[in-house]
Amino acid sequence: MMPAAIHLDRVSLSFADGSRLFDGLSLSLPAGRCTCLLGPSGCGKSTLLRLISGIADCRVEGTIRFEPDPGPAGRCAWMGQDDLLLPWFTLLDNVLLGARLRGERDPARQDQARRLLAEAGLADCAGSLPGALSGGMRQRGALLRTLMEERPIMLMDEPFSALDALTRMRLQNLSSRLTAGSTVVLVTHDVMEAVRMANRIIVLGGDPVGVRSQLDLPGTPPRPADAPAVSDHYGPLLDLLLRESS
Ligand SMILES: Nc1ncnc2c1ncn2[C@@H]1O[C@H](COP(=O)(O)OP(=O)(O)OP(=O)(O)O)[C@@H](O)[C@H]1O
Repeated sequence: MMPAAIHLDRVSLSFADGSRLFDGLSLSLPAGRCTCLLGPSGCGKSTLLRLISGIADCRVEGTIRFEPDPGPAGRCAWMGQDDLLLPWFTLLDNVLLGARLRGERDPARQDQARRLLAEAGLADCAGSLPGALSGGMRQRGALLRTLMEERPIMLMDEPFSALDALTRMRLQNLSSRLTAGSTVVLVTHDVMEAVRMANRIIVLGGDPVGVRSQLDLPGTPPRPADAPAVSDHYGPLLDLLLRESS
């Protein structure tokens, strides 16, 4: 399936309690590329992901357009901030959840899941229940479950936040490789993650929330930490975020 660009055009959003978050927000997320959303806590990054996925519990004006339109539900894979692993399934079965729900019995999927678990350093935990795993292990499991879906649009809300620095870098590389060619929207608080992973970075902020900065980075993610695009943009983005959060 062709990846789609996502365009928000003058989107305004109010919650059921009457509070308003966006007021005429416009932005574009390029097809088949990774866009990272940065911005202070509470500026609406997760809500924006929910809007794109179509599950937001709010009143929306303006338009959200997919180009080309990838068709009905099922086009997005979603990874939220909670891992939502099913406690009665092993980690392997959780990673295979989408395939199980669709009734797929292809042994190749099981091999693929085991391979990903090994790449994520979780080979020894394949048979463990989520309750016996650390937060970081569960988050890696949830990430693999999302990556297994191979959808044209991947929405990921702080997918590496519970990981130590080295595991984080390894999983960023794995994720970048497996989502290449999909339209990825990645919410993060980690500027280094954004400059390594993104083709486009959008910084949200202000009241009402708007686009404070938009940046298209050269080269193919994941970039090494010493790539020129990383060193050129890390400091200025950090400064901008510090100003936005004060
Ligand atoms: N259902 C809701 N009803 C009322 N207000 C809501 C609702 N959902 C979110 N909000 C408010 O909308 C704002 C944006 O929330 P959101 O979770 O999208 O922010 P965020 O940028 O993702 O934050 P963080 O970086 O801390 O995860 C917050 O002020 C939040 O309290």
